[in-house]
Amino acid sequence: MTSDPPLSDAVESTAEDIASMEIRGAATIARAAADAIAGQARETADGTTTPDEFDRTMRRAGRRLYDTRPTAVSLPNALRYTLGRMEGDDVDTLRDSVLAAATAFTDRLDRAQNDLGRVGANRLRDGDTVMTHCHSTDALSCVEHAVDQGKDVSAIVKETRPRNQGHITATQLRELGVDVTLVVDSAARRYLDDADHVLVGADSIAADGGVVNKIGTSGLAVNARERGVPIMVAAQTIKLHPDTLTGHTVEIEMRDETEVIDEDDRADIGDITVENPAFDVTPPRYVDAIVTESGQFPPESIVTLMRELFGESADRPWEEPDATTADATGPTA
Ligand SMILES: O=C(COP(=O)(O)O)[C@H](O)[C@H](O)COP(=O)(O)O
Repeated sequence: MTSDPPLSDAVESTAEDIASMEIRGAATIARAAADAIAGQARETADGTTTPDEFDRTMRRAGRRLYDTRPTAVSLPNALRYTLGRMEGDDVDTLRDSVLAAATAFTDRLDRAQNDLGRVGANRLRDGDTVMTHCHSTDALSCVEHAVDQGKDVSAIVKETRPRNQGHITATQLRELGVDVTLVVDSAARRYLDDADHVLVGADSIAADGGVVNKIGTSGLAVNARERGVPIMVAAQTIKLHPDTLTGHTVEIEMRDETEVIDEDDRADIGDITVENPAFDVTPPRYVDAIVTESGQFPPESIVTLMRELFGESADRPWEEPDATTADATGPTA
């Protein structure tokens, strides 16, 4: 039996960069995955490949990307869009269908982020202060549109340990001319009195309206509710998790403990357990609005949009055609 040919550099390097978080954030991961699938399609259609081999290689590329990080559903949704539109009887037609789908997908990403930004900006008033957590391009789009509308917006930016994505948010908000106050995560409750909105993104949204986002989002939302500060989630519809329509839960990624404590410090402390969950689930009752490119929704009604977009179940085109339905279950917060 001959072994499978290596996957393209585009797929291998993208998969490594997603796993190591060189490429991170749900929308950015989705775009990189679609580009990598296009790169694989170009490389595989080299004139010697049969249609069956092309199909098999593309699915293998999808699996390689799928296996990198489990929580952001934008990644499998990017694979659904690009591989799900692969069609044709010859290799050139198959390749062209994948390339067209990858281009359409990335165009949709740009449009969706722009459209949801306009919706989110309508919730922000002149003089408002937002509190952010992690780094979300969807959330930043809302601020950018508000600034473009001439509104003066300030931000309290949570650092977001252990990876400090708050530093990226602070940099990009400064580029927009927004006044930024950076705070450590544990100071959030103290500064909520100065905030008019909590504004976060999402990695996945479940059918019940639960929002899966960077670890610490749920605690922030509970504190914000107690303080009466509305919680707005900016999330384009590729963040809707279709497997949750059929009762599956969203797997929460556990990352390496060295992100939390270096090996020397850990050795000094002695025998301890270190846990490093990357995401948590904010129950829908703590979310005031989910802002998408199709308008804003109370979390409880997001399921209607999810059914419209995905039907009752979602394909898994990165799997072998005869594979039985794999599960998307795993530990949930
Ligand atoms: O939780 C994170 C990123 O986590 P990580 O840094 O672990 O990838 C972001 O809030 C969402 O992915 C949304 O981002 P966007 O709006 O850009 O899709």
